Amino acid sequence: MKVYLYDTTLRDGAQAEGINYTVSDKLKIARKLIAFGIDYLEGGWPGANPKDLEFFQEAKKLDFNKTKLAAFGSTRHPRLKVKDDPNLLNLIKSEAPVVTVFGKSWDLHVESALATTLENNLLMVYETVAFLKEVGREVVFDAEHFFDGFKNNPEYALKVIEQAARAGADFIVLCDTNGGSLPKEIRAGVEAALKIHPRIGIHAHNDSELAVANSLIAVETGATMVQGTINGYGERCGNANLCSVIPNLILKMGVEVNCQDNLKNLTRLSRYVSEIANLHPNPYQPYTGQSAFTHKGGVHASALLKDKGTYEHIPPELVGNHRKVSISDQAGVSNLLFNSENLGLSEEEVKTYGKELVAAIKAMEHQGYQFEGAEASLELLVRKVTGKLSEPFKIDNSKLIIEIKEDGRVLSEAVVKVRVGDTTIHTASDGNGPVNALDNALRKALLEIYPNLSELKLTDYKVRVLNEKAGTEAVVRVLIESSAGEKSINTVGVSTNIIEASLKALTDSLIYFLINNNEGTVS
Ligand SMILES: CC(=O)SCCNC(=O)CCNC(=O)[C@H](O)C(C)(C)COP(=O)(O)OP(=O)(O)OC[C@H]1O[C@@H](n2cnc3c(N)ncnc32)[C@H](O)[C@@H]1OP(=O)(O)O
Ligand SMILES: CC(=O)C(=O)O
Repeated sequence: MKVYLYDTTLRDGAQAEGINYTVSDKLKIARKLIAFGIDYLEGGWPGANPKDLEFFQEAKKLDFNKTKLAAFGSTRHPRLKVKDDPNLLNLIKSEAPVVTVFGKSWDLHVESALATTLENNLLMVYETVAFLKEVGREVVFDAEHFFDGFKNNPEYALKVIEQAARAGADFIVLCDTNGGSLPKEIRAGVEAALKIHPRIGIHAHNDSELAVANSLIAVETGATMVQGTINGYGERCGNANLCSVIPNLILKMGVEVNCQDNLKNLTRLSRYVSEIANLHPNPYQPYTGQSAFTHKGGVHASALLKDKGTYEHIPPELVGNHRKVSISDQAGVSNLLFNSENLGLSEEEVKTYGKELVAAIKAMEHQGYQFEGAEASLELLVRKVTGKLSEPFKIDNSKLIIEIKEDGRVLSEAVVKVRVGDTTIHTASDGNGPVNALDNALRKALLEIYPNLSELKLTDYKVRVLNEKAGTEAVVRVLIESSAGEKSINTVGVSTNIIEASLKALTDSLIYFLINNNEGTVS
């Protein structure tokens, strides 16, 4: 069975709170979706806003390859003739080869939201679809609130889609607009609709977290179009997430879809769309999330070393994702073995030092350290425990002076005494805060001996209070990200004193950089 994928990232996705694409954003996403081989690409509602009108103008320059561009809008206004309805005229003017119109199929909506008669709504559906067919468009009829309508007044809901079918709709898409239906209700609705039209689609919202399940059961029942969005973006809780729907259809249900050869590009597509939407990618998103194939528990890592299938439902490469085994207080020696190459450990060293290392990690995480996301500090700990840490400098002494002026200005100055081999360097520096002053003074001292340290830049500084109840005596965790060229260095420090925690994270980043970039010169 073949199923067509209809993407509405640029229309329903743009209805998500927090998303506001520019025309250029929409064109960028469109290009990626076309390259991915999506069957239908809904570009927006021309006429609803100038941006969408412009998008359809600009989209004329795109090479759509096999993807069909769809323009979205509603059935005619209850009191207008189709040929006078600006909404419908804009849909035609967009020149999109596919027009998708939504029409009411829940009697409650007809009478309350549309404020018209049930009879007039049937006419609106018939006339709209027929009008668009007459001008040669492929027409998708989105039966809005179909499942709620089918529950409340099944006879009327079916009459609505009968009108669309009679008028020549190419696809009738049943919408779970409020996202409140259960899979068994979807099945019943699709079964009934298939008696009216052979080409039924599903558009499921995620308010009950069932959008993907509801889309799959619709396909199992005979639906041949699935509407959804990349990353599930959409009105309220979003739409069926195509990043889950697509691999489930291909890998779990053996359904044929046109983009199947591009499945390995799915993770990249998902991250690209979140980047353009200016939203953090959800790390826990199934299939494409950063944690979707990250294993933390020691028991899991141990089994994975023996057989990858023990804790993975699919090989991550199939969707372009990758496997990771993290190291934390949930780890055992197996987690270290898995990462031995990255940690610079031989199998022999893991056998010798594994238990000691795991115990050190667990003890430090108990104090508040977190090594997931602080890989450089972890590497230094590994070097220390295995006797392979040659520290490039030692801080003999450091002093911080914080002066609060009469006018309220706060001045910070740091003085440090650093030893590199037999040389002692004494420096002072001010800064726009105590941590910055310390950083400046330390670098000033070390730059004399390690000039390439100038490549290392501090790019992120995060503080997290670990036991909020202790107020100003609380333990804090400082995470620092520094970068040297393309590579980022992540370190951590923990203390009840924020300066001490910062200094620990800061020195870890300097030590890590120096030992990885000055082999042979480090004392
Ligand atoms: C289920 C869905 O997600 S459908 C897509 C929803 N998306 C959007 O609403 C985003 C884009 N929408 C918009 O920009 C605006 O709502 C517009 C331009 C479409 C309309 O704006 P306005 O004319 O100011 O109307 P407003 O938004 O206040 O109300 C919607 C109108 O559409 C009517 N309407 C709703 N559904 C339908 C339908 N299927 N067929 C015809 N008219 C409809 C409503 O009855 C209401 O008409 P009224 O103003 O005569 O009462
Ligand atoms: C058409 C649509 O977006 C809906 O019914 O949810």
